[in-house]
Amino acid sequence: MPNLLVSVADPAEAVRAAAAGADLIDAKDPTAGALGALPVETIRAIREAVGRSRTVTAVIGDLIDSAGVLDAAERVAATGVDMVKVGLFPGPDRAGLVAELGRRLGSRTRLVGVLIADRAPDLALVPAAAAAGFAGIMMDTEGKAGGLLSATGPAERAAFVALARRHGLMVGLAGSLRIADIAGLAALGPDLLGFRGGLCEDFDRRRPLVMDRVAEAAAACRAAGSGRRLVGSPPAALGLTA
Ligand SMILES: O=C[C@H](O)COP(=O)(O)O
Repeated sequence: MPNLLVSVADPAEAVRAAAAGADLIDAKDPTAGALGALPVETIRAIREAVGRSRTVTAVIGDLIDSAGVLDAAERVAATGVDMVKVGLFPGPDRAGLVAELGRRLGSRTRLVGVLIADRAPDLALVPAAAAAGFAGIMMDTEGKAGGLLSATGPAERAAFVALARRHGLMVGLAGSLRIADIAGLAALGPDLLGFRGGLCEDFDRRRPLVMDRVAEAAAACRAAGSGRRLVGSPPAALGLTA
């Protein structure tokens, strides 16, 4: 069963998405890019509003410069979210960046690397993330018109999930997913599926979430079989403690 990750823009949306069945609440500014960062005060408010019943994640922004990535990851980790999602956009020495993120932050938070499916993702970063102590790895897209299903083929998605599994990483898929995609993607065995646009008014990720759609997505994930639940802060299924 994939866990349902829903990106939210503010504390009110976070509380409603959790009530509608989201397993992970992902703090993100959907108007500021694929992995747009919210102000740290808003991330903290989301963390507090949701409480300990849900896993809370947050993104750090669509950043490339390694120093900027490290600074932003530090700031977001300090908010007390359960996981910090770091976009691994193409740039110089990504393996070095992953190793440095692990060194600086690995003992303070659970890092999740996000490979950008429509920007020639480097799969060598999957073992690098595992070696650096990351908790997980995801694929998402920068472009939101076609999303993951047009940026990747079925074999590529299956190989990514299998590679992450082999390296002991929690693994997630995202990128303009729709509820109808859940059953097919769940068959690959990811730990989580991430949504924003597919659950929003007019399928526009900048507009508010439609809570009936969040509930429908949660039900589709539950119907898709059994697997480890990542609900709770910290997510006990990862074998990590607070
Ligand atoms: O991490 C999940 C993302 O927020 C997915 O956003 P999207 O469904 O609009 O591509």
